Parts: sequence; C-alpha cells; structure tokens
Amino acid sequence: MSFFKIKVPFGLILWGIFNNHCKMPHFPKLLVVKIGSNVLTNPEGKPDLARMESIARQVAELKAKGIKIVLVSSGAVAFGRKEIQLHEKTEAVLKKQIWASVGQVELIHTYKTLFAQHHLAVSQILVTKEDFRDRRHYLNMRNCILGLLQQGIIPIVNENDTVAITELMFTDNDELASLTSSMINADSLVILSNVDGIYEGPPSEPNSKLIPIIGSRLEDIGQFISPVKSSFGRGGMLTKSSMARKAADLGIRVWIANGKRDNILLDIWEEKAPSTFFEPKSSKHSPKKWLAHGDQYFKGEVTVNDGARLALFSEKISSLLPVGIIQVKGEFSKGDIILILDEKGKKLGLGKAEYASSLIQERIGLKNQKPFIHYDYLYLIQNA
Ligand SMILES: Nc1ncnc2c1ncn2[C@@H]1O[C@H](COP(=O)(O)OP(=O)(O)O)[C@@H](O)[C@H]1O
Ligand SMILES: N[C@@H](CCC(=O)OP(=O)(O)O)C(=O)O
Repeated sequence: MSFFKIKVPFGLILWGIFNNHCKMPHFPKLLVVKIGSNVLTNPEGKPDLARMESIARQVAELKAKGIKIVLVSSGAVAFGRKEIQLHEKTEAVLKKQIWASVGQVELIHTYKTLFAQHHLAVSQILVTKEDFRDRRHYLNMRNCILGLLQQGIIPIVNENDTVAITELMFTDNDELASLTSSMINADSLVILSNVDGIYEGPPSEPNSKLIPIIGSRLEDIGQFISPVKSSFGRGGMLTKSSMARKAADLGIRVWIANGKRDNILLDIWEEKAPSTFFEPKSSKHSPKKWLAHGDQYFKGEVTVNDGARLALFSEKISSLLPVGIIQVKGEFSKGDIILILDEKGKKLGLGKAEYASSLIQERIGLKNQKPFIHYDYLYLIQNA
C-alpha cells in the first residue's frame, strides 16, 4: 500500500504527537469558577442576562462531562443598586448592606431560573471571614459544599455582605474563591473578569501585552499592575493576582480570563482562548491548605525560642512543643489558628492550637508535654 511507503520525518511525528498532546483538553475534576460583578453586568451597570445565560449553558456543558463545579459569584451589590434607589445621604456601609441584601435575592433567583433550563439545581452559601477562621465552621462549610456536589447541585458562594463589614470583610471575592478552592481541594480555579488576564501594563494601553503564563517561582508581577479597578470591582487586579498565586502555590491550576468572551469556560481547557495561567506548585494536604490561608485568620500568637525555630525548619518532621514556646498572646480555643513568631518577631508559620490559651499559658517552657501544634497542622512560611 502506497500510504505506508510515504516517508514522514521522525521529528515531524514527534512534533505531531507533542502538538496533539498539547491540544488535548485538560479538563478539571473539581472546578471553582469566580465570576466578577463586571462579568454579570453591562456597561450601564444593569444585569447582563445574556451573559449569565451563556455562563449557565457552559457550566451545564462542563457538568455533563462529569466535572463538579462550584461558583463564587459577586453581583449582589450591583443587582441591588439597580432595584433600589437610596438617598445619597444614606451612609455608605448601610447602602452596601441594603443593596447586597436585596440584590442577592435577585442574583440567586436569576441563576436558579437560568440553571433550571438545563435541569440543574443551585444552592446559596453566604459566608464571612469568621467562617474560615474557625476550623469547625470551616469543616461544616466544606462538608456542606461537598454534599451538595454529590447531589449534583451547583453551590453558589458569595460573601455575606450584610454581616461582613470592615474587619469581617474578605479583601474581595477573589480571596473568597481562592479560600474556597483550597477548602474543597479543587484542582482548578478560573477567575472570570472583564479583561483577558494580566497585562504587562495598563490593559487600556495598546502596547501592553497579555502575560500567558506566570511561573511557580516567585515573580514580582505587582510591578505591572496598576491600581485601576473596573466600575464594580472591589480588590482590582492586584488581589486577583496575589490570590491566584496563593491558590497555585497550594497545587491548584489557576486561570484569570475574560468572562465577557463567548464560550470562555469551554475554550480555556483547549487553550483556544487568551488567559493568564498560574503554574501550580506541588499539592499540599488539606489542613495545611487551610492554614496556608490563615495569615489574616489567626486568633493568637506564640513566640518560639531559637532551638524550636531550628527544629521546625530542620529536615526532621517536628511538631511545636510547649518547651520551645517563650510567649503566648491572645485568647483562643483548641482548634483555632495560631501565628508562630521567632524571638525577633518574624513570622515563621501558622498552626492549629491543640490547647486553649489558658492551658498553654500554664505550660510555657515545660518539658514532656503534648505538642501545642502537631506537624500535620503546621504550615511553615518558606524563606522565613
Ligand atoms: N496589569 C493589568 N492587567 C490586567 N488588568 C489590570 C492590570 N492593572 C489593572 N487592571 C484592572 O483590573 C481590573 C479587574 O479587576 P476588578 O475591577 O477587581 O474586576 P472584577 O470585578 O472582575 O473582580 C481590570 O478591569 C483592569 O482595569
Ligand atoms: N460580595 C460582593 C462582591 C464584592 C467583590 O469582590 O466584587 P468583585 O471584585 O466584582 O468580584 C457582591 O456580591 O456584590
């Protein structure tokens, strides 16, 4: 047969295999999609129903492939603002609370209607920072989301904006999405915004190029990012990129992409759409993921002596024992997140307390005591 007589250079075959492999869709198994307010609204700030319809269709298509999906959706304030006119003298925080409270109903109702067209049920999960601080709340939340996924329901998470004001607030929903991804052990996170990803300069400048991949080595991308935000955005691109980096450091594949592009959630897996991809580091087990996000969630502090510091960072697996602790600050219970400092006040890591503050106060510096932080619940800050 003449077909077999055609000589194809070996290099070309290898290129073909490699190229085909690269084009193979790398579908996720458990995916978190964060949808920014600007994706869900048009330039006048009104709900963009066609966009939401398109997102619901794409999510339904991914679900039909067996992918489990959690949505972290902003939009409550933007939806509420269009429903209720408030006097301009109304206090800013109260305004946000009223709009979020009214708008969340409309937001979820819209999702419910749109997903029902694909015979899919949705659920609402409203959370505050406090729920990530307390390990019991954290585990309850995780069990609930995993239970919903098991039932084929799409959990839709948002910040509880009526309760979460000032210090209870997440920086923005990018932080919530990153925390949620690590909490449920998602393998992928897609952050949808109104730009294709991170640019080497302000995206409005014609010379700014999109950065397609950000490597797992610490790269200072902050230098590229201007503090510009879209009309409804809260944190801007800087928190988006630092939260993306944090999730990627925990082994999660993260993309920042443009939710305004048709079919973005389907095209991203086949590299058919522009985006910024954050290369993941090797995966960490779940308690360490919870702790890795704990830098703003700790309830107390312990200062350790030099011997304990060296033991924690040595090759040998070591828990933190009371004998190495020289000072304890704050009131906390067993199970709370604790910040670990060295004698100079430098942050060494975070861990889960095995004793309440009253008990560890009594055991400071004592030998032959149960670990205060067990190694399995210890997250050390590298380069500390
Ligand atoms: N280097 C950059 N690359 C991309 N976007 C940037 C950059 N610097 C600032 N931005 C701004 O960040 C905005 C996205 O962040 P944000 O307003 O918080 O969006 P969202 O509502 O989707 O969370 C973009 O619309 C863009 O104007
Ligand atoms: N929880 C708020 C969203 C706050 C927020 O982070 O917004 P965005 O930067 O658009 O993701 C809301 O639902 O309006």
